[in-house]
Amino acid sequence: MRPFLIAPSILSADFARLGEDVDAVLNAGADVVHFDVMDNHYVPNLTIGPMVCKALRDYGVTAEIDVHLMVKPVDRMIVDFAKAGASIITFHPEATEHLDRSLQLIKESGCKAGLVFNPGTPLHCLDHVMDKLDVILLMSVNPGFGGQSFIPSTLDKLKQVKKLIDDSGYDIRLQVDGGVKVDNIAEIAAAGADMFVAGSAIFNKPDYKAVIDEMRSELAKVDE
Ligand SMILES: O=C(CO)[C@@H](O)[C@H](O)COP(=O)(O)O
Ligand SMILES: [Fe+2]
Repeated sequence: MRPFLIAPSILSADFARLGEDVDAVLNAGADVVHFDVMDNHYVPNLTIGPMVCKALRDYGVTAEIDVHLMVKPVDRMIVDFAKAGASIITFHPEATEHLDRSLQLIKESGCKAGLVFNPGTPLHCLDHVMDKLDVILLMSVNPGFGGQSFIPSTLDKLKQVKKLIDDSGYDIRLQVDGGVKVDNIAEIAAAGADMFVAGSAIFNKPDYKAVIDEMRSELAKVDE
């Protein structure tokens, strides 16, 4: 079993002092920076683009940057984010006309690739692309906003995807995003997730280290 990874979503960070806030959360023990990109088209919100990713790299952030694309179409943003320093790029299957081509583009750009499934999106498009995936991300809220509540049916979906990954034999991370908190992270891990995105649960608290430590001690209770 791979080590659990905690990936704070900077959607809930202080955008006016983003570099400092990202440094603070990494110094508090976060593993990966989750970077939410919204286009007011695929989702009803508008956030940040490749220039901000590059700015974080120029500021000195060396941790993996996990770019969650909630944009349509995706291909141009894949290329731009790879150039801007992204480490992982994930996108929603509904947002591209050519799933396999978009995944190949991510790999050719030197990044890890992932697909994201909304709560109501079926999983069948995984059938033919498992060999191209480094990450499968299950949304546990509908995408577009931080601070929403975890949708409980995600737990069953996680179990289903965990089995698909185990049966495939590929080394694929199972990420969950939306409403992840100290009090539900253990249950989510027990269902199969190994990478946890949490925005409001971390950034809305004054002591990031205290929250991340509490998350890790909850995770330590889970049988891997
Ligand atoms: O992709 C998204 C929302 O679309 C997320 O990454 C959120 O930013 C998670 O926020 P919390 O639910 O943890 O506050
Ligand atoms: Fe996200």
